[in-house]
Amino acid sequence: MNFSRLLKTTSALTSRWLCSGRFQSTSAAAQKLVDVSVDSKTGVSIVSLNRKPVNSLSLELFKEFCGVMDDLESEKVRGMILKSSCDNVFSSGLDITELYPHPDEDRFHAFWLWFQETWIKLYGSSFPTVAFINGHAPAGGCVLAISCEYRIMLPYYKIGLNEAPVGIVAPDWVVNSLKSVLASRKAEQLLTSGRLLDTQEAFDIGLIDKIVNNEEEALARSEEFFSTFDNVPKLARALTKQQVRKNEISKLIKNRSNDAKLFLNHILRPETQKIIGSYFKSLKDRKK
Ligand SMILES: CCCC/C=C\CC(=O)SCCNC(=O)CCNC(=O)[C@H](O)C(C)(C)COP(=O)(O)OP(=O)(O)OC[C@H]1O[C@@H](n2cnc3c(N)ncnc32)[C@H](O)[C@@H]1OP(=O)(O)O
Repeated sequence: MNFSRLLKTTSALTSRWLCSGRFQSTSAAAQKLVDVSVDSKTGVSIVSLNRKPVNSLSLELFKEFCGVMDDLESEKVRGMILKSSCDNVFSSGLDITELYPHPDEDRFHAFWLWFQETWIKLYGSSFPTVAFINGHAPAGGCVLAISCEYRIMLPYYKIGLNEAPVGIVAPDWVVNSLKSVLASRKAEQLLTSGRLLDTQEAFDIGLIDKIVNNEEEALARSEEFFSTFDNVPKLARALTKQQVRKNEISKLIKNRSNDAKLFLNHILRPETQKIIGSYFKSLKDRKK
């Protein structure tokens, strides 16, 4: 089966599986967690994460995001810019309350599958993607950014994969996403130390592509990136991108349930719960 068909088939199967669970109802009245608008000048879609106060990534946010990605795929958009509607934070990563204390196993399984689905759709999208990192992007926030093709960041924020200090082990598809941006040695140093980099450091090692001072500049730099594809047939571009990314995606697609089980086993270990618990407490105590 070719890769595009594998992606479509798996998405359909997974959606059926995911929709059969208990965690599918989103109230129509509930506020949107993901906003979409179109830049009238360029025709590019702007997708804004909107889960106040810090865009922590919940099951519901992942589900809504995946729906948006499906719409953008079927509309065959020119490109997408992913940004945040929250002040000073692009995304604070996985919602820690999905991991601690002792998550309900069914909900956690669904949560993790939707996280995988989000990554598959973003990393494997047919259209060009830019992350406009308009705030801090630790952990899962950084995962979203490195799943995009191009990263533009405002100054003085932090980005990185700080899972290890939080007691969390990054799965191989996250490690490999980082290794698709950085050389293996740099990726290993960042992951094992869990150090968060400021914007300038991230630029210096190639984790981000451009530093901008405001949104207007970000839109202009994004447009420069998108216009590099203006003379490339859309289908050829899409299949070429997916060709580059297919090994990682196919590997996860074949191993989704096991990946979820492994992560859950790790999260439920008493020592992991203890580390996440004291980290979460320190986050809360910071403001006291
Ligand atoms: C490796 C791949 C597999 C796993 C992938 C990812 C794992 C993860 O993503 S684990 C999550 C790791 N995230 C973090 O370590 C970031 C934690 N947050 C922060 O450092 C700061 O909140 C941040 C710098 C993002 C923003 O700082 P502030 O603007 O000062 O906001 P506050 O810290 O006051 O936060 C407001 C409010 O939100 C709560 N919060 C923050 N982050 C999370 C989170 N990830 N999950 C749940 N809740 C979070 C924070 O505690 C505050 O709550 P209150 O005190 O009750 O207001």
